[in-house]
Amino acid sequence: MWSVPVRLSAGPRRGLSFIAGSQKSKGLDDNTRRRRREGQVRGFDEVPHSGSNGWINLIRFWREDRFRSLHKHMERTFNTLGPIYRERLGSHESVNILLPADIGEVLRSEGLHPRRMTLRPWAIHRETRQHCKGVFLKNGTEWHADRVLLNREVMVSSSVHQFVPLMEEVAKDFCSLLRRKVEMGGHGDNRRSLTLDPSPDLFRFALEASCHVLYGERMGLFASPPSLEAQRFIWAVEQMLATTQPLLYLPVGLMHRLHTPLWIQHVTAWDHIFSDAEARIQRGCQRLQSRKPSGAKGELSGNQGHSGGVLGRLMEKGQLSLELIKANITELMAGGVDTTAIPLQFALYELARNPGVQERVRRQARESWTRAEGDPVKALQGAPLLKGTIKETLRLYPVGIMVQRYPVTDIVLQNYHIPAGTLVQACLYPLGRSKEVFQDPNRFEPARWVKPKSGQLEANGEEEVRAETGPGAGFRSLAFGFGARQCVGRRIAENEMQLLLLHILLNFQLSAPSSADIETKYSFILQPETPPLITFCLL
Ligand code: HEM
Repeated sequence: MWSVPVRLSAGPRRGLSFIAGSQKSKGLDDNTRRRRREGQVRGFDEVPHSGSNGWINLIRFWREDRFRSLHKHMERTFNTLGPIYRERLGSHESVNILLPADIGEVLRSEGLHPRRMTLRPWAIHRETRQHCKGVFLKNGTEWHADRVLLNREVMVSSSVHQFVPLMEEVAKDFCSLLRRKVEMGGHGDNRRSLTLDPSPDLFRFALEASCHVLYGERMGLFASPPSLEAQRFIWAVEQMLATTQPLLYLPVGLMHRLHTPLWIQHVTAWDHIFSDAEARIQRGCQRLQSRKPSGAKGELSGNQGHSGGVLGRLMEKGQLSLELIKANITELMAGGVDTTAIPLQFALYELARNPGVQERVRRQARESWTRAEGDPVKALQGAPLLKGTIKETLRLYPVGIMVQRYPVTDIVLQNYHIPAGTLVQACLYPLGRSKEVFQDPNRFEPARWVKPKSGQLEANGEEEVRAETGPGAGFRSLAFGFGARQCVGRRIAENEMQLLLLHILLNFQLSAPSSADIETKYSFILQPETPPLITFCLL
């Protein structure tokens, strides 16, 4: 339970406090305005504050290496101050929340063109290299125009289903590679099991699957050794993510002008990512040209279906310029690799240390696979526990630990008046582990996301789990964000991860040499401190 919210210190009236003072309460409804006048709704300055001066706070965070455990810091602060608090780090001030009802309130006030905090290091790189920005970095109507076109290719189910065979091919290759590893290096009866850290192979899987779906070409990462081009790309994405986190809180414009080593590392990584994208887009153009019937303009011959990937579809339609296609595909490629590879590590580990759960998910996956007769889309649809496993993993280990918004109207959260334009952060790590929100939050239970058919639990002799599918459930599973600005790669990520789990569970029994909790660190994304070891035993 939370203790009574205590105001430690309101801090100097700077930053957002000035917004609070200057904004008119025009976004509030009449009833709330009256309650505000009557003192029933408290002012912004009264929101419990986690510390005093933003710069001192920032220095303390650096010195105590607290950014690495920002997720735990948030959890501790909610436990101390209650379900809403303000925090000031350097020049950033945010109001942090975790309750689903409050998050719903923020969603309702996000406006037509929702905004997050701009990733300044990424934006400066684009500006200095004269690359266009994609949806990640754009705002307003510009963002909306690109986003609508991207949604048609990567969010609409019928479009995404066409890409599922491409992902499945990679998932099957991953399992064949793992099978060979077990057979060659395994131990136990007839060399049937092998204990290893699967994270490098999971990164290869995520990269290979993204490349296949986005560009319609394979990278050849399961050939050993992977090409130099692929190794350079993996290095570049990791370097870009690792340098983003510190640059977000430093005066990045100055770092850019002074050519500091951190800034140089960051731009070098992005330069590699862009040059990789350029080479792949060029090859994609050539492939598409070679498929055009001679002399024909516009429409391509035959049904291109999914073979040209998302790139092929966008080029075929011709609604985005080549520069904008490049910007968006590059963002999708860079944004999608670690974000899928890392939850897969956590998911495999949780299945490995929860054999009962693993068996239930496998049983359903197997039955569905048999019924689907080789159709991967049907196989996934018939095995909701696979999706439940992903949701459950992201509940406990949300890759992005917060979803940010600047509400466009004033709102009331926990009876505090929050002026329009305030940075509000929904903190997913503490939300996922909150006893107030989830029954038995430390238990890994994919079934909590699946509504059981009546009588099904008793028939299976299973313990009842409250399904998180009732009213308001939408604001409990938020790892992909929410509303119009939610993750545009969500459907790709969900399908990629579920397909890999499906094929792993059909082929291997998982166990773990240790069942200890995984220590996590935050470095722009939440990841394990040390990648967990998993034992794969051939079935
Ligand atoms: C488990 C995997 C993933 C998670 C948990 C995740 C999470 C998120 C979150 C929380 C956001 C911000 C959403 C918001 O503000 O409401 C986001 C945005 C985004 N994600 Fe993902 N993501 C994942 C995978 C991917 C993949 C595979 C891709 C690319 C194929 C991708 C591309 C993007 C892009 C481009 C945006 C910006 C969208 C916009 O601003 O319109 N993500 N993601």
